[in-house]
Amino acid sequence: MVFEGNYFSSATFDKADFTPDSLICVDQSGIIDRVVSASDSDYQIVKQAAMDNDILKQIPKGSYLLPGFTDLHIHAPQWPQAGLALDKPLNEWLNTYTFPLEAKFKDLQYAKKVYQSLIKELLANGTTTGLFFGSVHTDANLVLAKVCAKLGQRAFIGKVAMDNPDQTPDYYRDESSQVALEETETFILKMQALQEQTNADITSVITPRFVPSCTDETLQGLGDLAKKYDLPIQSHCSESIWEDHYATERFNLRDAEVLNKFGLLTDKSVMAHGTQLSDSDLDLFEKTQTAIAHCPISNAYFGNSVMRVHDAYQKNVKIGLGTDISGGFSPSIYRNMQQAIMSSQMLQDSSQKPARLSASNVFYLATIGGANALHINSGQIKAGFKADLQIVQDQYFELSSNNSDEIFERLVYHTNKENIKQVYVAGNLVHDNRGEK
Ligand SMILES: O=c1[nH]c(=O)c2nc[nH]c2[nH]1
Repeated sequence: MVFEGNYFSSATFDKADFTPDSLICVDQSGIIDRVVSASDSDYQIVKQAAMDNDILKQIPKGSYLLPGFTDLHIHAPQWPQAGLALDKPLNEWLNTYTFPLEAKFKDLQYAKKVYQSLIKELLANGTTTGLFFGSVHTDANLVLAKVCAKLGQRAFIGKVAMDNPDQTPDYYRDESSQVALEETETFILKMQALQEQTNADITSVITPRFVPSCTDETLQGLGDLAKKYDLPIQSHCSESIWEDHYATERFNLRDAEVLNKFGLLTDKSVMAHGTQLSDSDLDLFEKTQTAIAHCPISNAYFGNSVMRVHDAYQKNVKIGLGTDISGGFSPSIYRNMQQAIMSSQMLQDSSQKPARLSASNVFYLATIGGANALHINSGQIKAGFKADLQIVQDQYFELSSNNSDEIFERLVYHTNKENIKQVYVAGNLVHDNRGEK
């Protein structure tokens, strides 16, 4: 396939490049094998060949090609309660609403219905890769993996491990540390088999829910499994003051230090939130190459402060964006880009250091930041990268300036589901709403 049109892609944290009138050539394996610009001598030849082979896709005037987004933190079973009970503190929200909902995923029919709805919604919002928390149920998590395989989303999925009887309800926990670890290993092996069967881009992820939910044995065993199978790890770290105090009381260590002690901070780890991370925690993240999933909407409810994106970035800590469904109500990374900018302005007002984020900064987080955290060659429109792409319409094109910087800011601030016309994962069309008004 060859796309013809204008595109935006991050060049650096501070700058998104606009490239007009290009041919983006995608090979059979879904990789961008060449970007031909209008000034290249063979532009017309490449275009003509694509037309002759009926593989030219022309992007309409006023629409742009962007890289697909990575959602670095999303609780798949919480989709049915997105936007509910967000006026409660984290602990109450978990115990009163979230654990009872997640417990329902024992029912595989229910799981299938919810997961189909969620993955369609994420694709429709331009999210081409998701890093998912599942539930404790191995089989329901496999349902999620099958749905992602079928609908074509790249997925990193974790069987949630939670076995600490002091912090989890008896109706929703792994029965013991042994069960948590055995089920995690079973999930890893079944995911490997499914991956081989379907050839889908699905990976299992070691997933201790967070330090309070897990016993020491489980935290240690999960660290060992991550090492044994060389897998990504995800959890929550320093999301709230309550979580930080819990770690200090139980271990006399900071939350990040606890995770590190059990081998859970590695170059394949993605820790959600981090609003309470200290400078020394950020140094530890840098040293271990652990990434942060910044979830600005969720943090406004449960985070007790704004995550210091600039400080983390200055310290070379990898960062991307997460919706945190359903700590965050919106499945849209666009919505989270907007909130990241707004929240950063509030941090600026209470901080001596630069804290403001620009549209270019948050676009970098949504694309390159997320892809780097997961070690995937996605998030850029460039030869050698996966063709994870979205075609997005600038709804104010006819009304407003056509300066590329302004178009870019409009896209970041105004794109909604209706303006996302097509989405591709590794060159495969996974969402098409051109027929819709
Ligand atoms: O935002 C959050 N959502 C959750 O499901 C969760 N579990 C532990 N800590 C959490 N934070």
